[in-house]
Amino acid sequence: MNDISSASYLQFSCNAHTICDPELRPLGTGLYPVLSIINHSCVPNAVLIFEGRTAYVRALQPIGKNEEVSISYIETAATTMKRQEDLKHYFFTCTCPRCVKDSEEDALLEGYRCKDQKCDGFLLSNSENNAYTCQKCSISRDGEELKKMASEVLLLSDKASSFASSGNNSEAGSMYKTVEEVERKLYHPLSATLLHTREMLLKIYMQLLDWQTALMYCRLTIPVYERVYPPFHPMIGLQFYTCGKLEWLLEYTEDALKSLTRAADVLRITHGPKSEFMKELLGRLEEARAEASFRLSDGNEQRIGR
Ligand SMILES: C[S@@+](CC[C@H](N)C(=O)[O-])C[C@H]1O[C@@H](n2cnc3c(N)ncnc32)[C@H](O)[C@@H]1O
Repeated sequence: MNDISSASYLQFSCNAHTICDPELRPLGTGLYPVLSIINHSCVPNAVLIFEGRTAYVRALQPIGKNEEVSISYIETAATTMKRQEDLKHYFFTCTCPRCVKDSEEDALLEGYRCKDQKCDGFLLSNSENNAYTCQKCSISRDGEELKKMASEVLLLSDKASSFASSGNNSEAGSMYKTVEEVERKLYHPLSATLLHTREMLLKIYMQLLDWQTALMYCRLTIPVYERVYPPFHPMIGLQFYTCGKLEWLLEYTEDALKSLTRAADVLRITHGPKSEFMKELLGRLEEARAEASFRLSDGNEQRIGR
């Protein structure tokens, strides 16, 4: 590539946007000159949503008259270090409130869990890294033992990932379950690593049409989403929507009604009340409402999922 074409490529990649479907699955890349003026924040007050090729910037919260509108260029369910790494592609260092805050959130997202399974404290290492101490109850974990468990996780994850990429979902599912079991003993319940394993398990068990297992992993992801995304972020709405659809398939009508209502509350803001996607969701919500009130009036026993 010559200097002019490499400069044009860099300008394009810094200003282009990934066009996604309403469920945020990437479809392609587009250049939208007006939208290219919007800067990034890891705590954005707006989101970019597409309907076909048309892009909409939608506010996630009230935005004051002179307040800057920001969107996120990257996946924000990640530690500060990972987000800064992803933003290198855009040639700037983010100084948003989340990036300049203390390390507690990062210690949760990437950190180890307390030895006491009932404690939700996060661990910080001592200066020699040979022990990690819980900041809530002061119990320490041995650094060597934690490193051994982390290497075991890496080894198992590699195996699981090769099963998944060769299309062997059944073996991939079993292997990722083992990964998740070890990660639960190693990482904080709000850890990003554990979250990504559970997202993978959700995807695999959906493909295997095992709705019950898929629902269990879907539910486990929600507290982490609620911690890392702003309250009206599309990822939260979409995860409640997936939960609601699974609960509906499993005939957990009351639970489905609650999840679909939560999904609609968020996605009405992020996707707009009149979008085709919202119309489909509101249709499902109506169906769940009708079914729930029929069951109630009929005195039928409710089957509520655990
Ligand atoms: C799509 S453009 C955004 C608009 C650009 N600031 C302008 O004035 O045309 C992306 C570029 O803006 C800059 N940028 C975006 N968000 C930023 C932020 N939070 N802090 C500093 N620079 C940022 C970076 O140089 C990035 O490559």
